[in-house]
Amino acid sequence: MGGQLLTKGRMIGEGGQLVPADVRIHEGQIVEIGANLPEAGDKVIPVDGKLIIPGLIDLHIHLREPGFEAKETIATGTSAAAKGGYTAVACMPNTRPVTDRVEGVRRILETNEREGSGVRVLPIAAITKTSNGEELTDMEALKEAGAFAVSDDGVGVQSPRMMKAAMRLAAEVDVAVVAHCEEEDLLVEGACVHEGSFAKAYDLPGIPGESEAIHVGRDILLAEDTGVHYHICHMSAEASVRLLREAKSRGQRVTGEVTPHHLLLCEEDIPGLDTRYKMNPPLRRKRDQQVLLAALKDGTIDFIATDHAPHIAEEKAQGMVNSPFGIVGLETAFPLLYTHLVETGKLTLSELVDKMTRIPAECFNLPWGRLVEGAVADLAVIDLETERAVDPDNFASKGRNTPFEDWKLKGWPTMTIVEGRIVWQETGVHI
Ligand SMILES: NC(=O)N[C@@H](CC(=O)O)C(=O)O
Ligand SMILES: [Zn+2]
Ligand SMILES: [Zn+2]
Repeated sequence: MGGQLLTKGRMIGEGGQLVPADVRIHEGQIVEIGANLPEAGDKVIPVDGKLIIPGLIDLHIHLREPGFEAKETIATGTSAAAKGGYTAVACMPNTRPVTDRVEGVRRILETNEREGSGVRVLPIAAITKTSNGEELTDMEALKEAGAFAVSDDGVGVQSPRMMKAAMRLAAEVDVAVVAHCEEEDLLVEGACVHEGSFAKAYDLPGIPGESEAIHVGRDILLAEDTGVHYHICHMSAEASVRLLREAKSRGQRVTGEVTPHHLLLCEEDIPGLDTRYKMNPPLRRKRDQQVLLAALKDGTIDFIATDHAPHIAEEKAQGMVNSPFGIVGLETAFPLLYTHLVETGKLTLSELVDKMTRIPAECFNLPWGRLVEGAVADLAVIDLETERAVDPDNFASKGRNTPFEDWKLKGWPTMTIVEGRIVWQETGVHI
């Protein structure tokens, strides 16, 4: 059986420079990488100077199915992932019902098999039943059924006693605890943006940075003796970074992620009472934004995750206090970060790609994220030249809630390949 040959592409070379590359795929594996490879009976897929990278990996998204299919489904969410250059995504359990039982994990995997775009889906199961913080889930059975990690994302685990028990159990069954860090005792009714200049200017109740950092510090202490892999979701506050850095310097098994929006925006960028800028954690001070980028660059924060959180327009039209938190991210992440971090010289292309592929894979022992001979052929092809504006009407996601509408970006994916199979391809037509 013949394979496929991606021809006339470019890849990131050893020293970070772009080098010509053809990639030969056979039975779902990368079997050969080099310049001007012979066709050898393979199906030729010309990529004309575009960049070939490992498929992007997003370990924090919301697919909304079951229960909130008006916001997103496994079909639409994984199509958005494919279109964004992602080949693997991990979905959070805050669905209806919450993914707190083996049936829930199996159902996500089966639905993706049947209806998904071809992108790999890694279901994250809950830490506590219904994520209400009161009773631990059967993590062993959930892992056995295919759960990738455990998280109560959407809310923080409020009780330190419960979190400690969760970490003990997770360490025992060898599953990572992925934490949404938020101390509710520090929140006021209706808190919707960072407790800072924007909240003050618009007289809105604010969410302080300490509500995140206090959980980060607490959890690092609780995790210390358990040996659990503790991972911090959507890091947004300077103090959280400081605590993560200190834990890592002692060799603790702690990792962290940051979103594109926390890297590119801060409270000063919120143009007014526009709920497309409402997400949890909120956009914080310029200083926090700068610290997050520096921490990502120096490796303190390990990788980038979008926290893709689709909501319907009617829900987002309920005003700053009453609308739900969250913005979509899968279809804009790479172009946003390429244009605003790589083209501006803040990150190298190689750093950006690593933090969206190899590093998340390594943090969680996943077998993907590398463009080398012998690796699984999970790939994305990226157009680094064509500039195009973000148009939510063209999203494959049902969610249109993005603050990045009309941003002119380069670095758009044109093809996504999972295990040698093209799961999405740019048609060149834009309405
Ligand atoms: N991030 C968000 O603003 N919203 C997420 C919940 C979460 O990630 O905590 C959602 O499920 O909508
Ligand atoms: Zn969260
Ligand atoms: Zn989330």
